[in-house]
Amino acid sequence: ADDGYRLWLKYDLIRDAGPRRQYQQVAQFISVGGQSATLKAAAEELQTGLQGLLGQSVPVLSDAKGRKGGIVLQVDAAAADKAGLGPDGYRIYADKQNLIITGRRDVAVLYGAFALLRHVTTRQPLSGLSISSVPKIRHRLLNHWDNPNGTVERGYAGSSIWKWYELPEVVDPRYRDYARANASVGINGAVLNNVNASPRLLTAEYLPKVAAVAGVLRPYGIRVYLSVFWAAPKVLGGLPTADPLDPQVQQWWKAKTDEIYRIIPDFGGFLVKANSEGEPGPQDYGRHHADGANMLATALGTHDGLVMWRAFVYKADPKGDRFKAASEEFLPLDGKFQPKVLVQVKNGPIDFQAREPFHPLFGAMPRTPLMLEVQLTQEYLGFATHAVYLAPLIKECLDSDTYAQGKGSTVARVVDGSVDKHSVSGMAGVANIGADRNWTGHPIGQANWYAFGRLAWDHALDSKAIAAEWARQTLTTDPAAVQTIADLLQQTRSIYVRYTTPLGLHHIMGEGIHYGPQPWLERSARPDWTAIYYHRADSVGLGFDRTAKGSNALALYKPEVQNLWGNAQTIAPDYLLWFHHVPWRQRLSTGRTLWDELCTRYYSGADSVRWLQRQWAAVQPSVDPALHADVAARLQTQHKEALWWRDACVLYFQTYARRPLPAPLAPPTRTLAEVQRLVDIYQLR
Ligand SMILES: CO[C@H]1[C@H](O)[C@@H](O)[C@H](O)O[C@@H]1C(=O)O
Repeated sequence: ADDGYRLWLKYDLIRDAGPRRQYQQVAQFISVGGQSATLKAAAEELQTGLQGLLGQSVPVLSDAKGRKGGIVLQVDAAAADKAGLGPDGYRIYADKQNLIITGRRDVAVLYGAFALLRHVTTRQPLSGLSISSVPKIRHRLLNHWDNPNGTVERGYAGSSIWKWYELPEVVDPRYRDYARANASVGINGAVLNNVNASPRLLTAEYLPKVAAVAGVLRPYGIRVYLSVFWAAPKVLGGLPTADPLDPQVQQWWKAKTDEIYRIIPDFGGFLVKANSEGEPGPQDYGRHHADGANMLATALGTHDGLVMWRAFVYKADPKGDRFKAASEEFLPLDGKFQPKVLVQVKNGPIDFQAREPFHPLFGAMPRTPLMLEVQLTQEYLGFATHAVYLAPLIKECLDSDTYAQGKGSTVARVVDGSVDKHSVSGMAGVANIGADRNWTGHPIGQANWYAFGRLAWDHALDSKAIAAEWARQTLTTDPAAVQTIADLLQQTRSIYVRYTTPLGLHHIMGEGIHYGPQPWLERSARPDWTAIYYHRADSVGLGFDRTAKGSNALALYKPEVQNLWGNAQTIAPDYLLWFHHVPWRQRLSTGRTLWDELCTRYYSGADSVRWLQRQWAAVQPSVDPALHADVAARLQTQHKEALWWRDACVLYFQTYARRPLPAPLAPPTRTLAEVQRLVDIYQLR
């Protein structure tokens, strides 16, 4: 039975003898022109992959020596430069004898090897092949929110894969499989630890452990980064302050950075969450974010490393609008960051909700390279029990037009640097990976890891095509089943939105754990963490007015975007309650009143989980039985919880709307008190 461990790198035998023979003819050997660990990894991967797919042994040679019918791996910097491949781009083409995989550096050849395997796995023809591919984003990173004690913040797939207590002597073979999976989709960086950072990893005791992980990832072109705890100079260095302008603090970081590079010469750099959710930072000393980021950039000096400074900040102000918080702190700093600094911005202004408008910082800081941060772990999207394929969510953000430099200034083009002419660019995905046998808990979660890598490489890819590509490699070779699965995946995110937060509702989930519905939450540790702060339900209507009559957060966007979202009559219903407080009886563009539309979406969303179940049942003959049963079981939970969300939200909002459900919807059979008890159970300690 398929336990999911092999992810999309299964390389199972091609059963159809016709196509298998065609591939066999062009894969009689692999020749590799070079000795590096990366080229060796590329040759090994091809060998393993092709032997599995073709059922024949494929020798690895150091020279093709005039032989025909093989695959030749060669670094060719001059040709790569001529073809504009950049450092990571690859080219695969057939010459008269062989299939050539080439690029500027060995890691580009490795990417080409994985691309060729993908080509074969998805049964594309090789004859006359000529493809080249260049990543649009330079730094394609996973961010692990893993703690040194082995727990994972917001992780739903078991404990951390990083076994700090065993390292560096024991090096889990799993690290190599992790590296292979990442390299196969072009991910080239990993921040190993949580942004709520423990100082532990920076100690002389732990750095060799980090170095051991880096050693496994290095052949696969993956650089290791660390999240840093701002007050480390105090905690580890015994200094009285962590003020970035203090010479001793600067010296401490400089020495620490040099120490890291002595042990890990290709260390990637630092990720920082500062003055956010209780973390220390430069503001503790009256300094601003740029002072902090620049101090670290100076500490990096001539080392080839980056500072990724997060823009996820907000203050507890029940009268203010959290939507505007990052803009208020960061807009004045545009142009003040050193070249080694990237500012890392979440896709939306609040916090990884099921649907958010794009973050208003995109397009608004032309002199600062902005990284896009998306969340692959499903903190607000049903943990590991709800099937939510995230590529449509990520694409919705990437494709949004900021109008920063006129029409077509999409978030994708801001992030890849083309709008503001930045040469450095990055995308980060908060990993959904844990020590579960299948890595991601929900088998469908693997598709999110996969899709993130593919989109960071090429944000123009189509999300449904990525789903099909993933399903083809991971779940089934049957073309009809692949299509059914791709269709199903493509719908999952909008279904999830409908039964949890339709019409632009947001942040109404269970307090703290972020699981299940809790729109009635009125008091919380923080005034801007309550649900009523976000949905603003009253006897008149529902939604957060962010127009000029309200918080005016809309003014953070360019006029074209304000036009798109500023009018409650013309805004797309999907974004309505993000920006408008709408009367319950107001008729929407859908033809229904707000109340009726809200109920309709909650009901159709929950019903659609039944549709997902039927679609999944239909592919049963084509999918491994154990894996199929696993997903089917999770879909059952998902349906139960979709009804929970539906009933909770409809019953709660009804206390304000004071209207019956529109026909033909049957009212929930349980009471509000009954559903409220459910979330209380999950929150019991
Ligand atoms: C790592 O902390 C997280 C926190 O657990 C999470 O609830 C919130 O989404 O975002 C924070 C962040 O992104 O910093």
